[in-house]
Amino acid sequence: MAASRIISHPHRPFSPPPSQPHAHSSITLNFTLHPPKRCRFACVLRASLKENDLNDKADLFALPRPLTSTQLSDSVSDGPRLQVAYQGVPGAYSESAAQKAYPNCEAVPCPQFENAFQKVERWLVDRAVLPIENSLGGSIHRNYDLLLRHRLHIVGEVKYAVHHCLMANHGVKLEDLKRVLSHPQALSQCEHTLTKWGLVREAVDDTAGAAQYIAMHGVKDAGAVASSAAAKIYGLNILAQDIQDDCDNVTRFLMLAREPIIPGTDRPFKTSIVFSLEEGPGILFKALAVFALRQINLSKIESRPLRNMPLRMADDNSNGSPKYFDYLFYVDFEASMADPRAQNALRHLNEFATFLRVLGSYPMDTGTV
Ligand SMILES: O=C(O)C(=O)C[C@]1(C(=O)O)C=C[C@@H](O)C=C1
Repeated sequence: MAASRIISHPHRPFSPPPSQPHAHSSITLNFTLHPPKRCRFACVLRASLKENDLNDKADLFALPRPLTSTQLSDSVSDGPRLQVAYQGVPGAYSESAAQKAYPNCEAVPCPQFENAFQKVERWLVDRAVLPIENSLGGSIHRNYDLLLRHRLHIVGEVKYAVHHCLMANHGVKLEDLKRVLSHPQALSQCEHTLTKWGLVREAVDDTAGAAQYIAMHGVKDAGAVASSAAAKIYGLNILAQDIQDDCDNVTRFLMLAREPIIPGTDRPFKTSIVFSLEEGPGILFKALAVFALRQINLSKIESRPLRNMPLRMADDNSNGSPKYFDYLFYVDFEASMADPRAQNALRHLNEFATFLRVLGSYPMDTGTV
């Protein structure tokens, strides 16, 4: 087997999984970065490590402990309220998702996704809740990239039904509108309706931020696409409700923490990983087969450019021009890291993956949306 490159926690050495499942099995929730065989991956990994050097040092003095499943939806009963960072301003869907994930939490607004990651890393808040994909608009790529760049662990997921409203200042009618402001995802989820109305789209950082802007500046020729909660908070008039292109408009959010949770087998778990592969015919097929062979269902696959080294040289390329695009593959599979099938699948994948990291093993959101 190749040197271990399964990554999840920066400080403790990777320990091979026990052959028997074990309540507190922490297989890939630890990792060591052994010198990778291929230099270019070492460079990529080192670059990403540098960004987190400061956090590494801070962590050395206070190694976090894994969370238990019962701590997951912790509204800490006696202690202080859990603080949960989200991107946007009050009234954003992410705020509602944070409240759904952690019912008694104090939701903490952040201007950008990156700030939410940083707030958790710097111990300013306990968790972050961030959108990762939407049933109409697809993946939120920025958060895939940030999951890799930062060292947080996915500790849960929550699905949230998104109902968009078109809103404007009081006295403004639909016919008066020329423009509509919102988050790009929200605009894309209402594509058909906005086209029908002939409104020019303007992208802003979050839906509720659009509503806030319209209200604060008394804008008369533009509306906002946001939640009914945002209309209420910023005193706007709802001109149309449920304007998304499909009534089933669901966004999946991830809950992130400094500590991983102890994976269980008492309920359905999901595991999220990211890996890269060598170039070659059928190599992705081979990678996905490690799950198929063990009857493990995949629920999501996403590829993203390998940012520090986006182009790969062909082996036989003598003139030095790059030939291939290089990718990272993000896969969610339906098994817990405490399940030997998952451990074996990752051990198998690790034999030929050029990089592999476990982003988290967490209970699936099987509830109603
Ligand atoms: O702008 C918001 O209200 C958000 O919470 C962000 C966001 C997203 O990034 O996808 C979340 C849910 C909706 O899909 C639209 C926007």
